[in-house]
Amino acid sequence: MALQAIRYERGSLSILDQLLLPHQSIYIDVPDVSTAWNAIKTMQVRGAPAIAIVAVLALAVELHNNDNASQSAPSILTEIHSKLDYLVTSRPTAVNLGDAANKLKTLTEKAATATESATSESVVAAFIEAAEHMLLQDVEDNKAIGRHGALWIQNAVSKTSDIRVLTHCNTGSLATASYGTALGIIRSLHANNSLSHAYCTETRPYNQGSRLTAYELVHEQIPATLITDSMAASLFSSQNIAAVIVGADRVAANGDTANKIGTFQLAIVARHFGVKFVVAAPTTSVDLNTENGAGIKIEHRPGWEVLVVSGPTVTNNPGNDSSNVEVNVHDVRSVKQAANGIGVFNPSFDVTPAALIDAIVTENGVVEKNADGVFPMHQAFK
Ligand SMILES: CSC[C@H]1O[C@H](OP(=O)(O)O)[C@H](O)[C@@H]1O
Repeated sequence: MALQAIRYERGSLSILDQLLLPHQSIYIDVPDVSTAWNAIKTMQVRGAPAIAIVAVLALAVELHNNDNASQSAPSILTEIHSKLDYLVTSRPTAVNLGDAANKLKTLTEKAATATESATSESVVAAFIEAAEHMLLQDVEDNKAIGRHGALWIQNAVSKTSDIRVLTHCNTGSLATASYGTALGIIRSLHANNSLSHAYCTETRPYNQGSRLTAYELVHEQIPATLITDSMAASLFSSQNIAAVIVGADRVAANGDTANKIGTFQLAIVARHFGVKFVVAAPTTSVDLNTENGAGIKIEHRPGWEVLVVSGPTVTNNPGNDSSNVEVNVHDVRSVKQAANGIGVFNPSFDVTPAALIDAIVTENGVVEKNADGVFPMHQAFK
């Protein structure tokens, strides 16, 4: 069964606490907007599409369970808009939540003003239906990204088998409504019997690659190997890697792409070795209002995330096979690794220049550079 980060039915939302994975699968209730804001901020839920969906569904649940009947349509409209604005402040770099908020503001504005008979209940109903549709649409979009991306890579490297890829960050079922973006392409390559091996990086913050991506690859029985973020050049020089496939938190109008910290250096290394560099993202991650990467706000996280690691203790000595150890989930400890007094630089994201990207894969298809070496983003995403 596929991993499910988000469980929703009308009036009820729970999320898999991603800070506890891979050792514990515990769902937490998200009954309201403030719980959602905290879950997003603390990374209990993460991944640009998943963040957006959890945020809007939390508001849908709150609205469904509150008694709004006595409110006027303009009053509930103001409340919805201000709660959306608040949710958008949780994390700044990914555009998906802002995009979802803008779409829902427009939709509820129309619902509140379209007819004189509009009520708070009709506005709330329109909001809930649209938020629920976003959950379903994301799954379809990811499957389409998977199909388009797998085909593009097969054509680009003229191979339909024995394809090896590297992915960075966490872009699978846990980061989306289901299936995944970059991991969705890997899933499609695997389903087509085209994939021989997937490599994943550890990826800061919180080593989401080794905790979440690795967990999903093992769960899906996709042949996979973990590397540290500093091993990419070594990997490329020793293995025949066809492509690096990454997700995106925001793709600017020129194709510059903000994604998890370390993506930029992977793109540089990939270019050195002639390895294809593929960005996979739904159109909700494309931000035509931001001209280029310089306009993307990069989130910086607390320094202690670099200084300290936390996790369950292990109770046996792994010997030579360190991939499986007994884990004591009831004894979670934090360990300080770095020297006291050292400063920390901890941006969560970086921006990969469009020049280093070969293809941008969305649910609508693959965008490649034109003869001038430019991604025709405005044409592709009118
Ligand atoms: C399909 S996930 C896109 C994107 O979201 C991740 O960010 P975070 O885990 O910090 O929320 C990551 O950068 C992924 O590539």
